[in-house]
Amino acid sequence: MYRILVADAIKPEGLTPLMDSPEITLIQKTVDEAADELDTIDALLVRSATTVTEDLINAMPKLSIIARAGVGIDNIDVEAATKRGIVVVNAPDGNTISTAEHTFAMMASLVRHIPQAHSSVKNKEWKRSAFTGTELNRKKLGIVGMGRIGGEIAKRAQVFGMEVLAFDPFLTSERAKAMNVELLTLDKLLSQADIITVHTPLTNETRGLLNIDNLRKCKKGVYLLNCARGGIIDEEALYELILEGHIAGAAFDVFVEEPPLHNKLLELDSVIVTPHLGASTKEAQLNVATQVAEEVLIFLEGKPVSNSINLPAISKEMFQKIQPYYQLVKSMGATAAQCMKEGIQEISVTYSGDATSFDTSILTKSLISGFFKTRLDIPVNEVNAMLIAQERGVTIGEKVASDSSGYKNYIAAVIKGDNRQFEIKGTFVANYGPRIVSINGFNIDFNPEGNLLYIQHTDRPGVIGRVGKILGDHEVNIATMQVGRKEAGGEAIMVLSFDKPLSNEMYEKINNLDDITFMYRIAL
Ligand SMILES: NC(=O)c1ccc[n+]([C@@H]2O[C@H](COP(=O)([O-])OP(=O)(O)OC[C@H]3O[C@@H](n4cnc5c(N)ncnc54)[C@H](O)[C@@H]3O)[C@@H](O)[C@H]2O)c1
Ligand SMILES: O=C(O)[C@H](O)COP(=O)(O)O
Repeated sequence: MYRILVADAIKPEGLTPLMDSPEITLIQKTVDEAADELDTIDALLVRSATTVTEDLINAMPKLSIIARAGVGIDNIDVEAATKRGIVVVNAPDGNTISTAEHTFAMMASLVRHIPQAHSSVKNKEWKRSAFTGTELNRKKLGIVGMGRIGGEIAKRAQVFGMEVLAFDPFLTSERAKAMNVELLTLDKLLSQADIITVHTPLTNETRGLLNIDNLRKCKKGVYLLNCARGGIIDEEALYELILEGHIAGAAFDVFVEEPPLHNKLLELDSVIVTPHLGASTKEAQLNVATQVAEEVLIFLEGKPVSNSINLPAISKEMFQKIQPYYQLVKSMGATAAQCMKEGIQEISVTYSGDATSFDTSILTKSLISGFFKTRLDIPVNEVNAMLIAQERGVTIGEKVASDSSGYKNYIAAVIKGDNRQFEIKGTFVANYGPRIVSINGFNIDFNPEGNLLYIQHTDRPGVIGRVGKILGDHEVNIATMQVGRKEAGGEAIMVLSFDKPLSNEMYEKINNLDDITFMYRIAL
């Protein structure tokens, strides 16, 4: 049974898949209202109103996923979530059109003074010349941040006869050409645009991107819009330059402080504002609620999500391809960890055959999480696996090889420890399942599952029989047994599986036999 806290106003119709699940209880309360039950919460759903701090995350020990019903994740401490192995997902395109349309409505309102004229008429005035506006036609629109929303605004602006200038360090010139926009440096955009609108996320790089110095580079009489995040345009600097007459006016949907109770921009007639309404349409709210509900459901079913902020994106089709290898690599990591009781320096994974036909980084993360999960008593998964390795100074390598040793797919991991290295190789056989096919150069073939005993011994008649006799005498049932060796009379291995974990007594008895070099219990 999972308990999901819906902490902000998320459209109930979109949450139907969660409401319909008998495995899920939805709790629709703010974080404060739910203070007494935070320790029972498995998943948290928010919009921008709830700030998900490290303290809040730590107050929810069972939390495994945070879903943002919208785009911006600046209200979520993603780093703290990642450290805890909590997946963060958002709904990246559900509100794109609504926000683009809102920005466009704000731009038209700004240059035609519609809010001011509206209030004036409602006050029984009729001041036509006071509200003379400016056409959008043939004006240069500067878009800072040419992503999903920026791109939709560009299309609409072109239909209105505007020339579009763009600044986005991640936009290629080919893409800019395809969008029919002129890709410029920020300085050039600022000096040429008649109207500037920002559509970047709020990050350390974009906070104050349009500060006093940059705003002074704008043409006199420029209009500015911020329907992205409060703080990308410096509010104090804008206030000053509007008073100076350098900037003609501004339209803001978002503010550094929301609601903007102490914001001087609100005192200016030439500034028009809305209360963070970009995504507030029936359509966008249904889209984002549905998207996050589906993601949370998929995640709770143990499948990889598509729109994770702290995991590589995987489509449903890609998941079908990757799924067979998922458990294989996790158990390879866990097997290696239980056969190496020493500090490690490096884990390198090589993929070959069919296992190279997709982005393997998620598999490497899965292998590493399988490794560290058995060693640490903190939650370890694909989200924080790399971070955990990095914090422990373990180097991670990933490569592709053309030789798949005759298997259709083949994954090999080498773990370098302080004193020795451990090599494990596996494959997935259709209609059969995951198989470990080699350990430390010994060919073998076993299903990496359940309670296993790995024994390395001298290849001599009677060893297998003596192991079997001890177990038989104590009525321990051997479920499966696989043996492997490199050469007759040399070193050999056996891997046994049991229905129950092997007791310490049994382990000691077998370990004391002659000819046993070393052995490990493995729980998978
Ligand atoms: N007002 C609202 O209600 C509302 C609604 C949706 C989104 N938003 C905000 O709009 C932002 C953009 O949304 P999107 O869906 O278009 O995101 P997106 O990721 O598709 O686009 C963001 C673009 O910004 C660019 N960028 C990043 N850093 C930059 C920098 N330093 N300078 C210039 N460009 C930079 C990226 O390359 C990307 O192309 C969101 O992060 C969110 O904060 C606001
Ligand atoms: O980032 C977003 O998606 C928007 O800012 C919308 O935020 P909201 O969900 O609080 O309306």
